[in-house]
Amino acid sequence: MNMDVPFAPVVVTAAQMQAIEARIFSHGMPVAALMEKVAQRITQRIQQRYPLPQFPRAAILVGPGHNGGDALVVARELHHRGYQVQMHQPVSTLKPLTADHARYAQHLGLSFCQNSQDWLAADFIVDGLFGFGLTRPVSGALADLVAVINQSSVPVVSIDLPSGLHTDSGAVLGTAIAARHSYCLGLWKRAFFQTAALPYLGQAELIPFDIPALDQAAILSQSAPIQLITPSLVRQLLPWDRPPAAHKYQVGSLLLICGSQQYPGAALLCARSAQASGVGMLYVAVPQSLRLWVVSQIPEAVVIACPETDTGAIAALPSDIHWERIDAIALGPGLGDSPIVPALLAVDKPLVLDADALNQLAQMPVEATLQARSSPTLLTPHGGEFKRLFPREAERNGDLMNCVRDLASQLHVVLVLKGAKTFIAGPDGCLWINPESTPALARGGSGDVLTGLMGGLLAQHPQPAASSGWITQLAATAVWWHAQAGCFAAQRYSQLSVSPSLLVDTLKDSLAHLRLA
Ligand SMILES: NC(=O)C1=CN([C@@H]2O[C@H](COP(=O)(O)OP(=O)(O)OC[C@H]3O[C@@H](n4cnc5c(N)ncnc54)[C@H](OP(=O)(O)O)[C@@H]3O)[C@@H](O)[C@H]2O)[C@@H](O)CC1
Ligand SMILES: Nc1ncnc2c1ncn2[C@@H]1O[C@H](COP(=O)(O)OP(=O)(O)O)[C@@H](O)[C@H]1O
Ligand SMILES: [K+]
Repeated sequence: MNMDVPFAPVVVTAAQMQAIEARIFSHGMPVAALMEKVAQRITQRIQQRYPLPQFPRAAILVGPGHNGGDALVVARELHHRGYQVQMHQPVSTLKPLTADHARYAQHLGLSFCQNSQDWLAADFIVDGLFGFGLTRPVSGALADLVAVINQSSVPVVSIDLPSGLHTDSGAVLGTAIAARHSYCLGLWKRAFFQTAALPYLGQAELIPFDIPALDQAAILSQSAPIQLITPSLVRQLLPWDRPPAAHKYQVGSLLLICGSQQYPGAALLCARSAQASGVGMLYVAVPQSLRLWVVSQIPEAVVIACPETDTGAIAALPSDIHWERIDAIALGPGLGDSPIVPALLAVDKPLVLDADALNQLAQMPVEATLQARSSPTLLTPHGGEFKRLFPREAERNGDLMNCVRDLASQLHVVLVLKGAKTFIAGPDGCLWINPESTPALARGGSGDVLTGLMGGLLAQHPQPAASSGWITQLAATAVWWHAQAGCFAAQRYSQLSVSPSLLVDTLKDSLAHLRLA
């Protein structure tokens, strides 16, 4: 298998973007030429989205900086293409290049509208108020203007990002424009993958402007990259083709330890999804009272009946488990208050920890326990579990991307922080982001499906711990596959229909789609 990471889009901070831009300018690219180039591309995109015959009236919001400069070039170009353009410039002092464009717009006879209500009588708005130069909260008359725009039903196209969002944290600085479309310029900024920003971004799109690879590398190679998971990465990592003479013990044996009388369904969802991952042998350890039921629901699995506690959780694992046959373990979904977690953490096998296993780990000395492990460890907390595991870090560090990255390298684990945008960080400091998902997955049990899938993929690739970067990518592959199945099911039926059971059934469809694409 080729272990090279295929090209993946990077995600940058405002400082990195500014440093790349500064490098390009220092090598002779004129600032005005870059603005012109970018704005031409934005104009083209706007024309496609808002064709002249149906959307003849454009309202352009012009800010004081180069975001406003971009907007003025877009205004000029839309004017030349026949749109009726009205501009509104709420801040009087402009940066020199922006002021030049404003002067030329006036020379062309484009009108600046003082009254924002008149200006709002348009078919669409272009938001060029602030881009990555926003340094402090939007307040006063500007905040009122943003409120009026948001209350109107006129669709907004935001240049670079919706004005009012912090480019890195995605936090709303005072107030922010809720866009219909956001055209991110050059490279993806972090805000596009931050939960706080999601309600404002609308449909997000990247408008590239041919950044030289050398300049990008010169700035970004100074730290481990943040990258987006792509179909080509996933395609490369999935175990599509089995050796012709493969037998079941050579293509991954997964031991799933899950379920309790209180949460039997979690065990089943997890097991069915592990099965869908293609794993050769699936062992499912459950409390003995669940055994017959699990067997009847998933006949392919070898169900291991475990003695149980008074509360119906697994009390211990039977002594006759063939550990030598197990390639990976997934522990946690529906486990309840089973006392077996500390013993499992000491087993020298690749291990996925989720749900109750994480809650129990949170009661232990987390750092010492994880650092003592010799095999790869993958943690898949949602936001609540993450806070329980790492209360100090979650509270202290406003930037979750950095926080997840630091924790993964410090603890030498793969850390998967699940959410609307899931972050996957590895011991090498690399961070992967799943760019596409669906709120249809916000449903009890979808996480159990992810655990089974991740465990199944891990079992099919029992690689040495040395290739930790690759295990991170495998976790990213599971996250991607899971989310794609959600998108696929939501598209085929509706967001309301994506039960975790349907999600499991759709894993094969999204995979077939990926293979044929
Ligand atoms: N490399 C690229 O990607 C390219 C980038 N390009 C474009 O440049 C944009 C960045 O331009 P930019 O640096 O001029 O900053 P921008 O966002 O326009 O605003 C800064 C202005 O706002 C002001 N200001 C700040 N906060 C404020 C507040 N709360 N309330 C009021 N004022 C506030 C601040 O004033 P000051 O803080 O100095 O008082 C300053 O005047 C970028 O997003 C993209 O659109 C393209 O043209 C080419 C390729
Ligand atoms: N708004 C959302 N958009 C996209 N994915 C989501 C959203 N909400 C939840 N998810 C995904 O759904 C799954 C939920 O997992 P989890 O909270 O552990 O559920 P459970 O414990 O009930 O199985 C995660 O993979 C998460 O990334
Ligand atoms: K903007």
